Amino acid sequence: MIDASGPRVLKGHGTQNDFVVLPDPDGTVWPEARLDATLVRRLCDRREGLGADGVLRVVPSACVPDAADVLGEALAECTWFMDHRNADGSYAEMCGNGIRLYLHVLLAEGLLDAEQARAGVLVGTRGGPRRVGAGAEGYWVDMGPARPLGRGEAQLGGRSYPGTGVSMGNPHLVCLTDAALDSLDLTVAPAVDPALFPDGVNVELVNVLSAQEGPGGTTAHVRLRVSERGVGETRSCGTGACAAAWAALDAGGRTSGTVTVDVPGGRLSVEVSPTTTVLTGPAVVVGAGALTPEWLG
Ligand SMILES: N[C@@H](CCC[C@H](N)C(=O)O)C(=O)O
Repeated sequence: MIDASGPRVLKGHGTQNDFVVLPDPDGTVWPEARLDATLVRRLCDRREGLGADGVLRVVPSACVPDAADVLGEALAECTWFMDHRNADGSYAEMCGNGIRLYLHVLLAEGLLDAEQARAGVLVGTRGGPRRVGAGAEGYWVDMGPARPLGRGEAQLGGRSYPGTGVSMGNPHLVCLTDAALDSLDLTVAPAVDPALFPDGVNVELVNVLSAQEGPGGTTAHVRLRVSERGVGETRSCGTGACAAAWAALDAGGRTSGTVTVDVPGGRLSVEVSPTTTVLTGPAVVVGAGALTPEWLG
């Protein structure tokens, strides 16, 4: 028999942005000293490890030493903290696909009941508290308002793509373009001005397919590909979808609307207003098991 007596581990995704999920219900299983950048990279490695775009540690906020710094007074309301790591081991402030999967895991593991999930709960993140809930259309997360960061450009394949910097808690450069997205080579990350993005940036290349006024307000439809900070190209990025939705509306002089965002891994929906951005989409747990002492070494 395989010795699978190591820590419990889950694998899941949101529109194919995939994560290794590490339950740590009392903060003793994966202290930072154990879950160092090397182990995160090994877990995310698609050959040596389980393979993923990132790691989500499911831990009570009370067990995260610096949670009070990022959550302030909301700490008391944030029972749970989404401790997100990119595949290269770096920390990210926010993850829109990850936090929907996080809520799904809390529900599936019995750490939250269905009524609480329907009403929405505050989850702690390094970008601050975020309200997340379960609805008829999937899981939703209120990201707060998009914050413009100024103009920038991405260099890719010998071409320059002008874009708008947008913070969704984490930094994005959204480049609206008519270029055929399928023809872009994102095996190498687009180059950006490091002075504008000293902590790195996620770059979205976006086609605006339509934008129109209707009886219910503005609706738009965009398609994107993304190169994520700390990962490379991924099949989806939730915060990137929010940033792209905001930028697509802003380019038409609009501040509100409902935007359908097609990503390589599926479809997301984003409600934008001047005061908030709500992302809705699916989350799936693929499997659950345990790490082996053999692999953990
Ligand atoms: N895929 C995520 C974003 C993950 C963090 C990002 N790579 C960063 O470093 O900011 C999402 O769904 O938002």
